[in-house]
Amino acid sequence: MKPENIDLSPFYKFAGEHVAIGIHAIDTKGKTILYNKKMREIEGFDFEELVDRSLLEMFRFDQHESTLLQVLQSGTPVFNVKQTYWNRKGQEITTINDTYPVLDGKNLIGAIELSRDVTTLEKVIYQPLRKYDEPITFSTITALSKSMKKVIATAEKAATAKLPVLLVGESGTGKELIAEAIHWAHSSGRQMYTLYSHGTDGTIIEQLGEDSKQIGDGTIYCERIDLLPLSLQQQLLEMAEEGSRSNTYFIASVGDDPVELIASHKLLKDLYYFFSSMTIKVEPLRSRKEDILPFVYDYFSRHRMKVGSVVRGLDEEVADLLYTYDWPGNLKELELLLDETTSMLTTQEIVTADMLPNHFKLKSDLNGAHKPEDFIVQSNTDLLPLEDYLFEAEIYYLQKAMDLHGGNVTKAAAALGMSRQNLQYRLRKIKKNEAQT
Ligand SMILES: Nc1ncnc2c1ncn2[C@@H]1O[C@H](COP(=O)(O)OP(=O)(O)OP(=O)(O)O)[C@@H](O)[C@H]1O
Repeated sequence: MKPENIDLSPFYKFAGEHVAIGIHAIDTKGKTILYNKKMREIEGFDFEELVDRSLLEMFRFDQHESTLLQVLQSGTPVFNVKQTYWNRKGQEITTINDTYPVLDGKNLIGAIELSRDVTTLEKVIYQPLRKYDEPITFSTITALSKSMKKVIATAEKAATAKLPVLLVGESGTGKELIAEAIHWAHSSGRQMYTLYSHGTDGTIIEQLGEDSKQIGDGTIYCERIDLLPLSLQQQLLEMAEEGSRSNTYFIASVGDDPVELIASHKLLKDLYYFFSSMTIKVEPLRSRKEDILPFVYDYFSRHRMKVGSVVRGLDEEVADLLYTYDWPGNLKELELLLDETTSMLTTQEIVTADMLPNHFKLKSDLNGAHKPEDFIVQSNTDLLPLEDYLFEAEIYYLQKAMDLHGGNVTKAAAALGMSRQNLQYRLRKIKKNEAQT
């Protein structure tokens, strides 16, 4: 049979499902007609969840916000749009997207988005640009609270005994930093390799297994093993058992209570047993607020040394604000806030409230969050135009939903019965509005 007589559609279908690029296509009404396996992995949605609803329905907002819809309207492709967001499973994802209009002859029949998942790459690239220039030791870690002192004491014991460690804690609580300190304490000079679970496939684990003879008594830190599919967890377990025979030291982390993770089939029991000779729970920052201000002062001292700035403190209002805020993103969120704030400083020594970024003022209580009584219509007050009233109510309600779900957009969106993209859009609109007022 000549090649032109072969029906190629099964081949395209197969390629679409197996290619390492996320594909999302919509028809002219905005309905999803293609949502391949990689895209499902990236965004955490199922095809069925999208197929019945048009994007116009899902994103009931300014259509420019969705590049697919934007391209559908303009008929012009958009290239290299980089996005970082938390997907439906609560994983931080970075993608680079190209979006094209699709034509049948001269007729526009839809639009297609191709997403490259660069999450792991980003982490690997930024790894050498760490905030700490010197090796991480236990003294690098801010630990003024009782719970963090206990964490450090247990971690020191684990390093001495060279027992595998399982670090348990929310994202941004400092698990990787603790893993590095443990590694440094027992094998100074040797390499620590980090296995990032997101986007990891069997070949990376296989490669690590093959390299483990070279790694020798170095360390492999397996970050967020609960995000690995169970089949890869099994492969990791075999690799770890083999590696520990060559004296390789293993540390792992999980984002939630391991017993619950096992019960919900997200963590392999045997893998847990391998790592759990020492289980160290790192509390969220909101439960150890004594660490907030010392971390800020450590950060300022590093900032002065690194970039020669003169920043040395916070005024009372800012100190109170940082102390009362809940820090759903933990020290990572605090560190990002400090990065953003200090990047705007010139000769200022003390950080005052007006120097804080608007988005932080909005989510903390600085602008006076609305209370339920603000929404009661009283005869002695002027009525707001309906649109303003609804917008105020939306701000209040969305912020409460975000607070209730510890700042997790995916969970808050699910509770509000809207898509993650819709909620993210609305939160951005609130921030934009805040910046303009
Ligand atoms: N106790 C601490 N002292 C000093 N710096 C900290 C501390 N905890 C966290 N950090 C800083 O906060 C950032 C986030 O920490 P880290 O990456 O170790 O968190 P994590 O718990 O591993 O997060 P994830 O689960 O998302 O990987 C890092 O840049 C780290 O430098």
